[in-house]
Amino acid sequence: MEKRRYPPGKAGFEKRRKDEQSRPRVTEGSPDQVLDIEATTLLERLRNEKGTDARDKDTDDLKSSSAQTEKPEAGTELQLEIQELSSTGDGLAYSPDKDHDLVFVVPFSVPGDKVLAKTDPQKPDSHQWMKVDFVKLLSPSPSRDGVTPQCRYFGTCSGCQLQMLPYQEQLAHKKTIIEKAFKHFSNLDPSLIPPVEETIGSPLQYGYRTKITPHYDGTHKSRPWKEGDQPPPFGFTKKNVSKILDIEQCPIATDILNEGLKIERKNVADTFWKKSTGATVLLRESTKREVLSSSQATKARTLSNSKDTATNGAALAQDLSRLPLEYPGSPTSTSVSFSKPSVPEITYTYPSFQDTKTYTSDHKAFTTEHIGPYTYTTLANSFFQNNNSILPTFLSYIRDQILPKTPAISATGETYTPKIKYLLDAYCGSGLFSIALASEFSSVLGIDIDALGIQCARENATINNPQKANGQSNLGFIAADATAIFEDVPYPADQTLCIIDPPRKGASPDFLKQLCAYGPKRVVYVSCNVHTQARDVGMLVAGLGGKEHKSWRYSIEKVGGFDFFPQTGHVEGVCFLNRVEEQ
Ligand SMILES: C[S@@+](CC[C@H](N)C(=O)[O-])C[C@H]1O[C@@H](n2cnc3c(N)ncnc32)[C@H](O)[C@@H]1O
Repeated sequence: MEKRRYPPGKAGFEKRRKDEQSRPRVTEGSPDQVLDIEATTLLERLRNEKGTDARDKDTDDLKSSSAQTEKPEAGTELQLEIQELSSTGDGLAYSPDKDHDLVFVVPFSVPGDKVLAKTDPQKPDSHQWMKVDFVKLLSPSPSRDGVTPQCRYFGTCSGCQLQMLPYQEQLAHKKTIIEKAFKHFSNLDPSLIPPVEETIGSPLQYGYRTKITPHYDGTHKSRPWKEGDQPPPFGFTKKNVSKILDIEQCPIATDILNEGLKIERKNVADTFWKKSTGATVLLRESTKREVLSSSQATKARTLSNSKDTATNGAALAQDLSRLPLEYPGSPTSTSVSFSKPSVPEITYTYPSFQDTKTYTSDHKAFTTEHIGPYTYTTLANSFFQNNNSILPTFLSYIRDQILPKTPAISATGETYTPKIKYLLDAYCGSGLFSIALASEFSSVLGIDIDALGIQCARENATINNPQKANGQSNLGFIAADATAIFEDVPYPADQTLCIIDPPRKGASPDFLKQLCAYGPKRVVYVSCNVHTQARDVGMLVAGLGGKEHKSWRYSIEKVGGFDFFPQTGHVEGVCFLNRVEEQ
């Protein structure tokens, strides 16, 4: 029998709700909440190791004991040794000798580093932790050996904090982020959480991001800008300071976005003084893919590194649907050209196809992405995954895992293989999963609150033409809040798989409650915030709802991560769940 921290049904739901209400009000799954938990856990461990009387105290006692802790004054320099890398990507250090019984949060550091850090009164802090400035590295951790961060803004920009770690260590760290998320946020007994899978890496570790949003601040009305003024910094936010860092080049962005950044920087420099307000500029990549006929492919190979390869479009064959769902590897040649002075294009030639990349800064423009055989058109400002290089591996993995491989045991104890014929794609965006997985199901229904995203999903269903034998598409899409999918589900729950891929805040309690009431046979939960994912998965495993309506519970089959965001502290979590049949 599975052990649970909360009893099933209404009593458990009420107890969990009361517990959650009694917690301090911080945004769930936010970096500061994650720091609170990880700093408290580290303090508890270190105090126990020191043999203090903290051994028998629970977390709340620790919080109140550290509330009396004196914090060092502003501008104090501290020599610290980093103990742990937090899930926020910061080093955590403890300095008990100085009477500061708290954790110092040091950016740009890794376990084993000895650093000089400095306190700053403007940095946020809490009872358990205090953010400090990194001043200099006194002695590096062996983890840093042989790694040079590729970004010239490393150490100032808030973006890519893990650049000093070898890629394999970044992946290992991301596995621990998922482990800690399930430990601290799921409220589940550890026996209910399977060992977390190894994180699957990204083929591109730099130059992968297909969307960036640099910004600049406005000026005060009393000091209006005038023509000829120095342009304000245009780039990304500095680490731990609400100021913008001027950025000329972003090494995690794709090459075409870096070409675009030069153009957008010039536009900002030419026009900023006309208004007093700041602005955020969107740069999103778009790709035109053409399959090469065999003679063109031979010609393209011999024209390696020649600009001519970009102009062979007219004679190219067009059957994209035969391309394999895999990362194509490095191009055989690359060429940069300008169709107009301010419209850059980069053409990448592969053995069997050619990609021409452009970018747009127009929110209302349509952009196109190709993932193996699939073509997705999306509004530039609507959601689409930002790392195209990992998507073929990711979609293949999901396709291989969605249908149950092992037989299930029915309520009467018989073994059988569930027949899953239907897919509900909740938070479907422009149809990434629906379209790539349509061939596995008799019928697919996607839902998203972004009406324009749904318009694109319908268009994408037509472009990719996943027709059934009778000539009817098996894909349907609804523009509405995700809970609406349960109003009148056209599929029997026993034969349905539900994919959930909500925004960072996770699924709404109402959505989870209705999901448990409907009870699809299998659930795949994908998320860019593994903390809210762990919280929501915990609820599905515990079971929601009360006596008034039936509620199914789930067990976790598998959980792991994909590195959609190399060099950063983020990871995409994927969790497979099966309905528990003992009702
Ligand atoms: C992380 S994206 C996933 C999109 C899609 N699955 C993909 O991978 O391209 C989250 C999506 O949730 C949608 N969304 C946000 N709140 C929603 C809600 N209350 N109901 C339905 N969709 C919502 C957003 O519009 C966005 O498309």
